[in-house]
Amino acid sequence: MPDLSTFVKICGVTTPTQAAAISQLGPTALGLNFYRRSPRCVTLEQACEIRTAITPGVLAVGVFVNETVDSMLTIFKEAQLDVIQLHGDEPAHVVTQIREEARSQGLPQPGIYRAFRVGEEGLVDVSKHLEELSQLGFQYDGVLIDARVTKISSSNQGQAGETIYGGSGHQAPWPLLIGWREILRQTPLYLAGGLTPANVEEAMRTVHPTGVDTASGVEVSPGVKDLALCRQFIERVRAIVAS
Ligand SMILES: O=C(O)c1ccccc1NCC(=O)[C@H](O)[C@H](O)COP(=O)(O)O
Repeated sequence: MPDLSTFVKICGVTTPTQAAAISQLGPTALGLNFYRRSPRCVTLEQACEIRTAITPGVLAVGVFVNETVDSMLTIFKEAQLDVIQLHGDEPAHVVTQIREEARSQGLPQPGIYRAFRVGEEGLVDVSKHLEELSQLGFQYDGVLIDARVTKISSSNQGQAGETIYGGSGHQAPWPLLIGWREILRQTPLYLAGGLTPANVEEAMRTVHPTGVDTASGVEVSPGVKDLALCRQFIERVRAIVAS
């Protein structure tokens, strides 16, 4: 089992009130979503207000999907984020651009987490991506493994698959993640995808991640967090780690 400081991220907070209340429950990080198509998306103005409500010591993580480096760094700076979470199809070299651009603007270096949506192929693509990144001389501060979900929509042009980038409520293929340490080595693995207070114990005992992340599993409705579920989730994780 991971140690007592196991990382817990509650993702997709949308109001300062939620952020203040959830911060008090002792998560490691709160996620603020900037993907316009997410029901959890916040504007920069909202993010700045939410940021001030987050208890010092709790990380503020900005979640981005295929956003430009300029836009991510503007939000990082204005909303005083700690971490940029790349949750789209960003290539490895984006990390170089973020690092160089932050340096040239005199900004603190953001932490960078990278989300991968994993299906039945397991960690093969993750491994290739991390190899490319290491050739550039970098590693992520965390890798978040989410579920791969494609929404099939049909039109008169035929059937098309739309990637659901995150917040799907679907589970990643836990058994295929068991050997993650050989691939990620020193990089922490944050397990996401359909985690709830009811299934987080089984997830942790199967995958042994460095930490866990949830969005829809602790909500009343998309973007509206249920404080009781957030408390149960965080307490459950802490109890499992302590056991
Ligand atoms: O939550 C979203 O709406 C979302 C949309 C697009 C990209 C990322 C998104 N969330 C990022 C997260 O880190 C979620 O916690 C993760 O996808 C797991 O979500 P869930 O299955 O709902 O717990």
